[in-house]
Amino acid sequence: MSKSTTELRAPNENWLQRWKDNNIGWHHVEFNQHLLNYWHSLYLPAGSLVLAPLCGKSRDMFWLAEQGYRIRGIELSRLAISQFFDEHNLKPTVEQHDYFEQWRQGPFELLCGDIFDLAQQDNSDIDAVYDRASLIALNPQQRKQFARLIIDLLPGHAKILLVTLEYPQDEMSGPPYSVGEAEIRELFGQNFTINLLHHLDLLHNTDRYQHHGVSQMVEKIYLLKPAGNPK
Ligand SMILES: C[S@@+](CC[C@H](N)C(=O)[O-])C[C@H]1O[C@@H](n2cnc3c(N)ncnc32)[C@H](O)[C@@H]1O
Repeated sequence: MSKSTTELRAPNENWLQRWKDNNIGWHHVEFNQHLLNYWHSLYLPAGSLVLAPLCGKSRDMFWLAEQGYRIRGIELSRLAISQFFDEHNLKPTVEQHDYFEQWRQGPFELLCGDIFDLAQQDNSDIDAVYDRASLIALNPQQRKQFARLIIDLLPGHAKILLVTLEYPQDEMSGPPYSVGEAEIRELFGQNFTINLLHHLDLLHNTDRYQHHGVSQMVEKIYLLKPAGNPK
């Protein structure tokens, strides 16, 4: 493995350890309110396939399935995936493929492995991406690689609903990282039109970041629509 690859993959161990320690403060039992409020702006027909990168055991996948969508989730931690199926009383089949272990049941296909190996398989069937706490979970170098991967693998019609956080990065170390609008435009702007749908001041409207010592914490929800430019 080259040095740069080693550096890129080092954070994986930390995530796996967080799952072992059940240190998963990002996981919410409630469905994400922004998903409920804004998913309709994608105008995605039921039956479409939604990619949930870095999916954890997000309950939002269950909500999407309830709306009639099929889900392809990618997650490093086998523990997270098995907990997702257990907690919804689902009995998946598990098959080992080249790069991923594939857990399937009904509308759910959860791939256990590294998102950066996703380029190794065909993903031309994806219709949309739901990114909550995925881009912002990655360090700056990984974010560039992640954006390139998503741009390359999505078919021309696919849209993205993206939930980010913005805060003064010097006041807290990530993850979650602060990812501002300028960076979103830099990462995706050539291939997508970027619409800010909503922003929410989390410090004054929730008690989630009161004790992190940050002076600002804003959640932003974007809709990314294909711009039709060549990749
Ligand atoms: C902050 S959590 C967010 C999970 C989920 N999106 C949610 O909203 O609950 C990030 C997740 O990404 C997973 N992860 C981190 N790096 C990954 C990678 N390179 N490939 C696949 N999964 C990864 C972690 O194990 C963790 O479950």
